[in-house]
Amino acid sequence: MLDTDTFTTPDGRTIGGTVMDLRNITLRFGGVEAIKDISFDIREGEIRAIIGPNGAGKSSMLNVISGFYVPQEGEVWYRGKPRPQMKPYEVAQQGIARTFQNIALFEGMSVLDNVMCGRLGHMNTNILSQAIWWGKAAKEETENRAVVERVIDFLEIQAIRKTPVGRLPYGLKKRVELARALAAQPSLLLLDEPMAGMNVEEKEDMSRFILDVNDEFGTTIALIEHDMGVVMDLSDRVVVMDYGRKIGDGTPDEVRNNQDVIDAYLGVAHD
Ligand SMILES: Nc1ncnc2c1ncn2[C@@H]1O[C@H](COP(=O)(O)OP(=O)(O)OP(=O)(O)O)[C@@H](O)[C@H]1O
Repeated sequence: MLDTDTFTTPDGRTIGGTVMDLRNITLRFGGVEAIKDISFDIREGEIRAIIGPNGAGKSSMLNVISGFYVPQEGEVWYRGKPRPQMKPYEVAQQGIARTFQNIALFEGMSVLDNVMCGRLGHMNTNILSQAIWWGKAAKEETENRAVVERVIDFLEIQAIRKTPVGRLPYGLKKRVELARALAAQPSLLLLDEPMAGMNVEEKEDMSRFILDVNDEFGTTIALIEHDMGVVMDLSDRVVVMDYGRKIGDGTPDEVRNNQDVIDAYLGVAHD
């Protein structure tokens, strides 16, 4: 049974029922068990962080959530159904979009064109129908353009819309990547280390944008992040991984006071 109850967080935010339920997930690469029998859920409207020391299995877990990796054991339930193996475009059609740890943009293309790429999954007309029914294609183009312009305004990147991405500083590239993911109008947004490599000011901007996306569009967000201050400020609930296992799961306060988590971060030896 999936939990459909809503609850209110300590800071007064309402979190909905389960969107994704990860059940007893085990993922192996040859002899390496990157994820060992982990279960947790992601609920409608929340910001859910996955944290843990290097090599804990966070990226592997994000790739399971995104459908890129299929675990050898366990099930991923998405919106009330077990999710079969999917191609990347099918994941996008299910309303899931992501950003990457190492920025994955087309450096020679403008910001606008990169963000337009986020609409590819929403383009239904093919070349033939564009040729015989130009009106439909034109309408679709106008709609896609309107969504992209809204995202560009929202993330305050109007001034660089024509600039080739390769010329932008790192923090802005990360913001363009977020824009491209948002252009897909996802209901579940996955962020892989959104603050990595940023200075303090860039991190503050990115934190504000993540909170605004969640607040204004109601987008559910799952993220991996190394900066503990950022994670604790942004997240409603945090899963903590260590050596492929889940060692903590709860509100930032619960996780902060969890002895296993404290030990993992202090590097206490395992039995
Ligand atoms: N494609 C792969 N092939 C083989 N082993 C892998 C692969 N991806 C991850 N691993 C191994 O799985 C384990 C977990 O790696 P993962 O990248 O998921 O951890 P992480 O918590 O994201 O680490 P980091 O914080 O350093 O990015 C590591 O031992 C890693 O070497």
